[in-house]
Amino acid sequence: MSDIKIHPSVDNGVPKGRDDFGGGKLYCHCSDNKVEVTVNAQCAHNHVCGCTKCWKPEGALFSMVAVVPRDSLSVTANEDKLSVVDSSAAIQRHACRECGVHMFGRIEDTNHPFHGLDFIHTELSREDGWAGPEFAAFVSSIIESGTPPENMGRVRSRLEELGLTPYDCLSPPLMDAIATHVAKSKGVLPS
Ligand SMILES: N[C@@H](CCC(=O)N[C@@H](CS)C(=O)NCC(=O)O)C(=O)O
Ligand SMILES: [Zn+2]
Ligand SMILES: [Zn+2]
Repeated sequence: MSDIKIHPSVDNGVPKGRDDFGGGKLYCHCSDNKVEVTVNAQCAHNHVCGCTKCWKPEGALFSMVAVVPRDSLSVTANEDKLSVVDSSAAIQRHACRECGVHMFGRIEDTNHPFHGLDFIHTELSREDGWAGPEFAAFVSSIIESGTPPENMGRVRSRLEELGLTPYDCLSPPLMDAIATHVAKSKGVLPS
């Protein structure tokens, strides 16, 4: 087993998820009065993210983050414990003030390419069946959290070994989707 800890949900093998899975509940890490979020949909575009903004469990180099339709997600318990981590960020990350776990991320800017999608961490659910991560995003950004640059070769090799192709932004299909949205909003492509 590799000594590089990418994320506890992938270090022993990347989960595949189930096609018939329709969502579940997410819980924060508090021992009582947990924040509960209910999601009535399977997730999409699950991936590991190395950026400094996404919530990572203790000891992990990467976050694991996926999207669900915004209208499939609701806070069903202890919503009063949530607050937005950085209100100037495109993704408003709603975190539990007591345990620090990010329960969901929401984009309020209606012109943003990913408006309508909420970001979730499926490891906060007791259910299995969530679609597993497909790639690794913002890999170089782990240096910004203190990973020595000389370790990056080994990190990228481990990601390849797990089948999580490393990219330094998002995956090419998602980067293409963002660029298409920009081109359509500028009128250089038909909408
Ligand atoms: N290198 C930066 C990258 C941050 C970044 O751009 N994160 C991506 C992936 S989550 C993003 O879309 N951020 C938007 C946001 O945080 O609102 C960092 O690590 O802080
Ligand atoms: Zn909590
Ligand atoms: Zn991120």
